[in-house]
Amino acid sequence: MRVVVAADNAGVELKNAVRDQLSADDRVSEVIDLGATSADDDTAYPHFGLAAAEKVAAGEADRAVLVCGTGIGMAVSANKVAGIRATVAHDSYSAERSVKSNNCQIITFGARVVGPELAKKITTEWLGHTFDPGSASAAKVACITDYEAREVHAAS
Ligand SMILES: O=C[C@H](O)[C@H](O)COP(=O)(O)O
Repeated sequence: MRVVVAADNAGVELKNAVRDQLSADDRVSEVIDLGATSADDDTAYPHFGLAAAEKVAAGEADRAVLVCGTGIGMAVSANKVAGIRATVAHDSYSAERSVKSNNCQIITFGARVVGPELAKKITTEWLGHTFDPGSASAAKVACITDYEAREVHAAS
């Protein structure tokens, strides 16, 4: 699995902790760090969130973990990219259901909300969850993707 990580200056430290753990995980073939590299970088969170989501949408990565102060801005930004389903997930159950119910490719954390040990534990568990396209949840997710396909088509 190829995983993108990115953060704004509020999330860079937590992003680095998650990145280092992902790099040591045998299930992860590649970790793509889009920055920020330093808390001195004041590039706004949407730039990182959109770039990471575009990588996933383009098939250049399978999943992403994004970090900002709350996780909210990263989730809102990533969800603007066609084909992306992203959510804040500060607890184990939500992270699991984001994959199994919603087929989310991206989870986000708020560095001002969750500590590094919990974020790393959630990330490790999250890697092990997969969406079942034969599950009852699939038709529900299809409502979202069908709507999106119609909107993208109408706009072109
Ligand atoms: O959702 C946004 C993030 O929490 C960001 O790190 C901080 O944004 P703000 O400076 O606009 O509060």
